[in-house]
Amino acid sequence: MKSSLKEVHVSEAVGLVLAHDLTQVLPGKYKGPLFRKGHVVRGEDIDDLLSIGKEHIYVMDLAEGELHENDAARRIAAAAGGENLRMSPPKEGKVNLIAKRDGLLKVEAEAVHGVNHVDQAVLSTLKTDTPVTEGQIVAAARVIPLIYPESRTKEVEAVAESRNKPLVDLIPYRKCNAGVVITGSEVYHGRIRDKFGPVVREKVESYGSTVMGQILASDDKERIMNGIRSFVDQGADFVLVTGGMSVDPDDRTPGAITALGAEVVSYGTPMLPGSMLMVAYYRGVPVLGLPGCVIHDSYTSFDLFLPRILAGERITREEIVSLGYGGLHSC
Ligand SMILES: Nc1nc2c(c(=O)[nH]1)N[C@H]1C(S)=C(S)[C@@H](COP(=O)(O)OP(=O)(O)OC[C@H]3O[C@@H](n4cnc5c(N)ncnc54)[C@H](O)[C@@H]3O)O[C@H]1N2
Ligand code: MOO
Repeated sequence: MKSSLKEVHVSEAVGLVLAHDLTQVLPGKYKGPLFRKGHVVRGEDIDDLLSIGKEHIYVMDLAEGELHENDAARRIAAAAGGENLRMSPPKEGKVNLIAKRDGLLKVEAEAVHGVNHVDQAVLSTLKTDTPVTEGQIVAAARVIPLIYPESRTKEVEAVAESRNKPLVDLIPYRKCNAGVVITGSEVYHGRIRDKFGPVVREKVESYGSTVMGQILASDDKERIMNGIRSFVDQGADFVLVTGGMSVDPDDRTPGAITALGAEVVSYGTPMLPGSMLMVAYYRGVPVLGLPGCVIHDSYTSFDLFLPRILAGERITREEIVSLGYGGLHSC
């Protein structure tokens, strides 16, 4: 059998079955299906069909080896998505992949390019390492024509199968305990009130983790070292050390982290704000030196690294180096 796609004038369409969703756009108010695939056209629908510019509808018979756009989109989404994502029902030929829980999104960019190389297949995703929340749409699949050759859907599936991991998935966050060392003699001696602690606590807790304790340290290398050491001894999953990250003689944080013998991945991150941030590992535990900008800038390099650490990923020098390209957010 050969597929047939017959055009029928709406005035003769009463009783016929719609072959695909028909979209209405009311600027600023609504964009979505006015009628869904499978709807049986009634006499009273004709004016509505004409009002969205449909003088004809399709009546469709699929041949062997052909897929309706909805089924092709479902197959692409199923091939791409991992176990922590679910599929939406098709709407206007599009199937979304939706986060089942909060986590760090992982996207195999090269494989996504591979899917989009298949003629008229579309897989559109958020960028890898985006923190996502339960219910968030992280990717969408569709095909361009209404009838799509199954052979091309199989090409997409072959791209996905050639990888040993899903093209799109998320890593759920661990429940971590964070130690916080607030540096700065002005805070330690009570000259000003601590503003750093509440900011980092809110960020840590927003991912479902806990601040196990917060201590104040004057601008003294030994005190800062003791603070970090004691949190690691108590089993902290990571330690945040705030302030004292720049070039003044009283900025002791990088020196303290280094003097502990921590492995310093980088002092300096080519992203603004957050360029003075330090990433280190002390006895395998991540230690971040957070610059003053984290107090007042809502998005800094800290917001990039925190979800990575909570997902259990190790931050490498190569990644940090690559953050400069596109890393100018504000300064
Ligand atoms: N000459 C240079 N100046 C600065 C540089 C530089 O490279 N050369 N870098 C700038 C960047 S970027 C940043 S970010 C800040 C980083 O500063 P620090 O991490 O050293 O921050 P502090 O000097 O400790 O404090 C800055 C400011 O914030 C107040 N502060 C610090 N901690 C607290 C706290 N817990 N609660 C309330 N307020 C706090 C502190 O009193 C200072 O007023 O350096 C730029 N400058
Ligand atoms: O560490 Mo700073 O943020 O670049 O202002």
